[in-house]
Amino acid sequence: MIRIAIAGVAGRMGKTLVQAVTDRAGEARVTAGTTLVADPQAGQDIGLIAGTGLLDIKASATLDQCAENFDVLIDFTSPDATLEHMAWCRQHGKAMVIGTTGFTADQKQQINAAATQMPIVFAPNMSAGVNISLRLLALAAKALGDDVDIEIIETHHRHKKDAPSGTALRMGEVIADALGRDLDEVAVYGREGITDERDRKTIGFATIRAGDVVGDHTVIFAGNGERLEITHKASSRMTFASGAVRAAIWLGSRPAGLYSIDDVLGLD
Ligand SMILES: NC(=O)C1=CN([C@@H]2O[C@H](COP(=O)(O)OP(=O)(O)OC[C@H]3O[C@@H](n4cnc5c(N)ncnc54)[C@H](OP(=O)(O)O)[C@@H]3O)[C@@H](O)[C@H]2O)C=CC1
Ligand SMILES: O=C(O)C1=N[C@H](C(=O)O)C[C@H](O)C1
Repeated sequence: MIRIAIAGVAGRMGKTLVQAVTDRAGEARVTAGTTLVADPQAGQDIGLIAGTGLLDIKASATLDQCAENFDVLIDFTSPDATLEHMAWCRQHGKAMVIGTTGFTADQKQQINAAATQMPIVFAPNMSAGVNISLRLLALAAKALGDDVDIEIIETHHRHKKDAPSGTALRMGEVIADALGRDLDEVAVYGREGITDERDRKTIGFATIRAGDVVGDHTVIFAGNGERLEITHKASSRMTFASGAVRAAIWLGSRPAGLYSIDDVLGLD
């Protein structure tokens, strides 16, 4: 039985994660959760916060308060909070599933470094569908090569804080790698004014923030006379949460290392 703590248990993903762990009763159990001290739900029962019914576990203000109670921390909070939690988990011998997005290149490097000393699953999107779509994107990019213009469009709810989404950026990296391009050199983030004709090697990103959209990603490969579009649409946060819980159960007592959802799904 894996004992799971959920960081940011009062957040959109935090609440969904409590439900997702409950759905895997027998393999995993929520045994701790944290909120910020200032959160109106601080100190309340995490089952009541999540709407799953009483769990008899109070939300902690710090990981120190629940240090003895869990094996794996699932973290969907903010980049700064996740890095603090990671430092704590490294010191205390805990594994981590990191779903937070919006990290800088330097922060991602810090995660790589920490994973030499602790087991981490890190993915900007925990859904099986998105991770399978990454394979399709690499295949399409390799096959179509420089004959097509590539654009990535993502749509999310009005509350999302980072742009482009972590998933869109990962899609861009996978496509750039497949084409032997460096994403930092070819990415174009939005266009305005007199932009001149499209540079054929660029990879464009467009971001839409609207309403309660859970998460849509479309990649367009547009050539002369035809256009291929690969789209993934999430209709419930449960797809991300159940992927994260599956990752936490899989991570169990694995050795230190940086793992992906491909590893969890056994795709490599
Ligand atoms: N990998 C994936 O599959 C997915 C990734 N995400 C990513 O997950 C992250 C969270 O998304 P979402 O749930 O929508 O956002 P929310 O803002 O709803 O949730 C984040 C929660 O974390 C809390 N929090 C922030 N800092 C701390 C801390 N130090 N300790 C405890 N709690 C803290 C926030 O509190 P407060 O509101 O008071 O600041 C908030 O309740 C984002 O980066 C998002 O992009 C989202 C969905 C899927
Ligand atoms: O913030 C969200 O909601 C989501 N964030 C992730 C991202 O940035 O890619 C994954 C998902 O699309 C939902």
